[in-house]
Amino acid sequence: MYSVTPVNHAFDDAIKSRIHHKTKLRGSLGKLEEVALKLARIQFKSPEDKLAIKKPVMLVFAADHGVADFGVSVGDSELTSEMIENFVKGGAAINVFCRQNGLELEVIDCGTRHQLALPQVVNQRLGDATKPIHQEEAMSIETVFEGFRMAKELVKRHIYNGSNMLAVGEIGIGNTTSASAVMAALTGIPVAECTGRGSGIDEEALKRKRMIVERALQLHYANLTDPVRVLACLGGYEIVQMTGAMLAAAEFGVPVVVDGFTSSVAALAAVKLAPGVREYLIFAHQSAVYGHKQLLARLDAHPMLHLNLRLGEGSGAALAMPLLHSAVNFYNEMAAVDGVDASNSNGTGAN
Ligand SMILES: Cc1cc2ncn([C@H]3O[C@H](COP(=O)(O)O)[C@@H](O)[C@H]3O)c2cc1C
Ligand SMILES: O=C(O)c1cccnc1
Repeated sequence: MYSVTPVNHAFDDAIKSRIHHKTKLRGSLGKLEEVALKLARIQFKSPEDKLAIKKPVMLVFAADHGVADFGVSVGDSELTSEMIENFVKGGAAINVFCRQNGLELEVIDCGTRHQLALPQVVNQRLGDATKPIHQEEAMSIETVFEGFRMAKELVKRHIYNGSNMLAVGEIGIGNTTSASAVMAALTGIPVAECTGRGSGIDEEALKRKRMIVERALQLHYANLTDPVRVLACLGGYEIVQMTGAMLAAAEFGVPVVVDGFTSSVAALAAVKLAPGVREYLIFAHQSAVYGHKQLLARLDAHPMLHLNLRLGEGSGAALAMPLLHSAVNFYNEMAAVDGVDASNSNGTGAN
């Protein structure tokens, strides 16, 4: 049902050999070498090909959450739309980093409470806000599939327009409550370990947030049997569409740069639905949000950056972009040393 284009491992030896023949110490470019290999597996039709990043796009998925009315965030739902206005005006952190690092930014309204009449925002609304997850199902199963369908159309449009790299981010007051619940349901990790301070709530609000996530898991216990049901019971419209975007990107053979905690939860859902998606995901950073470290470990992800970011919006993914360009450029442009024994190419660093 979820078709993923398998990445190509046939040139692995040739690509590794090329990396190890560069004029550098063996393994010395660390994670940049891993990224180059990963991109080559996705992009190469022949071992002589060069890597390329073309028209990278940052997709910021926005939505509101019924659970935001229950004191789980520093803000209320109006802030989601205020931030969207900020994105359109170009004044948010994500605007600055996208401008700086050559990413096109597109904002997608997946279902906000205060709909804005802004032509710059893509309308993929699945509703006004999800239902409070500790009281009822966030959305129907049909809505999850509708979200996947919409996300796929969006991804297809960008790929047909020439993009070969996507990044995902999000905005949605209350969405780390939903994301924590989805993480707990998909991993079995205790709620307290999946639930942190999100936008920066105090101790009392954190206790409340954990109780709400606990209650949501108890309420839906019998229905949390597969990732789609988990998303329907506990998810958010933006989380669903991020999951759908990653599934679609893997189907079309394009990598996705994943941002922080909430985006990584969507990545986990996508990987649970179609394990082959994992080879298309590049994890940008480990956020300061409690739970992200464990989540990344579950995904066997070793992100490039540890900057103590805790923003979301796609900020960490945008900040990782220059490193992705460096991975591509070292692979394409560095000179090769003659006479190095390629059979030793699995070595990891001289020291
Ligand atoms: C002004 C403001 C700007 C943001 N930009 C990203 N987030 C981040 O915080 C929210 C998730 O945290 P929580 O679950 O605690 O609400 C999301 O909107 C996320 O993108 C923001 C949050 C706020 C308040
Ligand atoms: O890491 C994240 O993605 C994050 C952190 C805080 C708030 N919202 C998102």
